[in-house]
This record gives sequence, structure tokens and C-alpha cells, in this order.
Amino acid sequence: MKISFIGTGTMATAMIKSIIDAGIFAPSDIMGSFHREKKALEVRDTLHINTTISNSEAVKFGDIVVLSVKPQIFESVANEIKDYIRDSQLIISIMAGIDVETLQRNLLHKKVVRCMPNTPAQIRQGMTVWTATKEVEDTEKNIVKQILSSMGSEMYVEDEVYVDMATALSGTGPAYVFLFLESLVNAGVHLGFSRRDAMELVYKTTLGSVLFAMQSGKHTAELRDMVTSPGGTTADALYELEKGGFRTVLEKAVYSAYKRTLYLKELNKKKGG
Ligand SMILES: NC(=O)C1=CN([C@@H]2O[C@H](COP(=O)(O)OP(=O)(O)OC[C@H]3O[C@@H](n4cnc5c(N)ncnc54)[C@H](O)[C@@H]3O)[C@@H](O)[C@H]2O)C=CC1
Ligand SMILES: O=C(O)[C@@H]1CCC=N1
Repeated sequence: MKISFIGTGTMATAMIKSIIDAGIFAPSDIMGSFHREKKALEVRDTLHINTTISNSEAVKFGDIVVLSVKPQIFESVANEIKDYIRDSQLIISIMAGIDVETLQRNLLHKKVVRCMPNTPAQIRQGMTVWTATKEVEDTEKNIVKQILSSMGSEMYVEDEVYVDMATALSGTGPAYVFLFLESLVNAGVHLGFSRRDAMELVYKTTLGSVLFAMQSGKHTAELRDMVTSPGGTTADALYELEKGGFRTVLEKAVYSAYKRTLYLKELNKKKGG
């Protein structure tokens, strides 16, 4: 079985490394298409996969074709490749804000998987939410599951509305976490720690807390109470966080990313005609 990537950037490269590491595809069975020859040669030399600057060549190569270009150029890429897609091929899209109906209509193809991965896939710790059209067979769904599992965890959903929601929560999620980490590290530096020590304290505290929350199975409010001594330091810090609207700001941010996903979806539907 062969797989092609249309647009071999950050996310596609993470997927390619994962499927090679997991032994699902050999480099010789992978093709990546590129915008520029120079980048294609660089990747060919490092990952030892096949490369091309022709999207139609890439489509002809794979049994599975992954669409990993930016959503803004989907329409022009679809026009370029639609006549080369075979009925038997499985199309996997990782593009944000392009729904199944728009994919099917622009590609003139029914067998489609839409998924939303995230960047921790680069170290095989990603989280991907995905759905498939009824034309995708169970054996093909199993292959998709294997591909996505090689990048970390995966969650299948029947209704694609959850893929839109996941775009705001888990797809965009790493950016929220990185901003949180950056703020805490800065707070540590403000107190007087070296940046290196502050990073170690913050990263390990965050990692330990996440693992504790996952393994204890307790509600986070209960875990928070365990830290909060009467008249102690935590109560003061939490008071300031609530006063500053920490939860509300976070919820509004996620909701705003969700609205943006829906906006992009509508925009791409209209563009597709
Ligand atoms: N970066 C992220 O955290 C996530 C991104 N996504 C989705 O993944 C897709 C790719 O995102 P990234 O990898 O971050 O972007 P990227 O910009 O790193 O990758 C896109 C690649 O497409 C190439 N390209 C541009 N025009 C092309 C053309 N006409 N034909 C072929 N290739 C072309 C670019 O040179 C680039 O390498 C997007 O649709 C995005 O919505 C999904 C989940 C998370
Ligand atoms: O910002 C974006 O549009 C992409 C989709 C999810 C994460 N990054």
C-alpha cells in the first residue's frame, strides 16, 4: 500500500515520520508533493521518501492521499487534482475548516476521512479526532486508525461537528498550553529564578499535574482542593486568577477559535461554488 501527501509541511512531516517509525509504510511507499523543488530535495535527502513538485503525480502514486495544504489553497489544489483521483482511493484531509461535503464536492470523490490532529504528533504524543464517510470501508478505517495511532492518540466520531469543535479544543489546544507555560516561566523569572530553572519547575509541575489528573480519576476541583491549605498561598493565587477572569478568558478563547472554524467552513463552502 502507498500513501501520498499533498503539501508536505509541518503536519505532513510529523505524519510521515510517525508512519515510518511505526513501520506502517516504508519510505519508498511514501510520496510528498512540494511547492518548491529546493524543499522537495531537502526532504528527499532527509526522510528518503519520494518527492515531486506535481500534485497530480502525487495523487497518481498513492492508494491513500492526504490533503495537508493550508485550507486557503484547497480550492485551487482540488481543481488541479480532481481529475486524477481514482474511485478506489481514500482521501484523508487534515485541513482545518473544510467540511466533508466541501471535500466531496470539490474532489468529485466520496471516500473521505476528515481529521484534526495537533502538533505534539511531532513527538508521537498527538491527539487526533476524525470521522469518515459511509463509503469508507471498515478495513480502510482500521488503516486510518493505525496511521493516526502512530502519531499518538485518536478518537473516532460519527458526527463531524465534533471535528469542528476539536479544531478549537485539541487542534489549537497546544497554543493555549504553550502560552500558559510561557506565562508561568516568566512569573518564575520575575520571582528571581534563572529561566532554565523556571522552565524545569514549570514543565515538570505541569506534566506531573496532568498525569496525576489522568491517573487519579478525581475531579480537578478535588485535586485543586488538595493543594489549597486554609489561609495558605494557593487560596491567594486562585483568588487572583478568578478575579482576573482566568476561566472565562479561556472559555471565550476556545469559543472564538470554534467560531473561526465555522467561519472558515462557510467561506470555503461559498468559494467551492
Ligand atoms: N499546524 C497545526 O497545528 C495544525 C494544522 N492543521 C492543518 O494542517 C494543514 C497544514 O498545516 P501546516 O502543516 O501547519 O502548514 P505548513 O505551511 O507547514 O504546510 C503546508 C505545506 O504546503 C505547501 N504548499 C503550499 N502550496 C502548495 C501547493 N500549491 N501544492 C503543494 N504544496 C503546497 C507549503 O510549501 C507547505 O510546506 C492545514 O490545512 C492546517 O489547517 C491541522 C491541525 C493542526
Ligand atoms: O490555526 C490553525 O488554523 C490550525 C488549525 C488547528 C491548529 N492550527
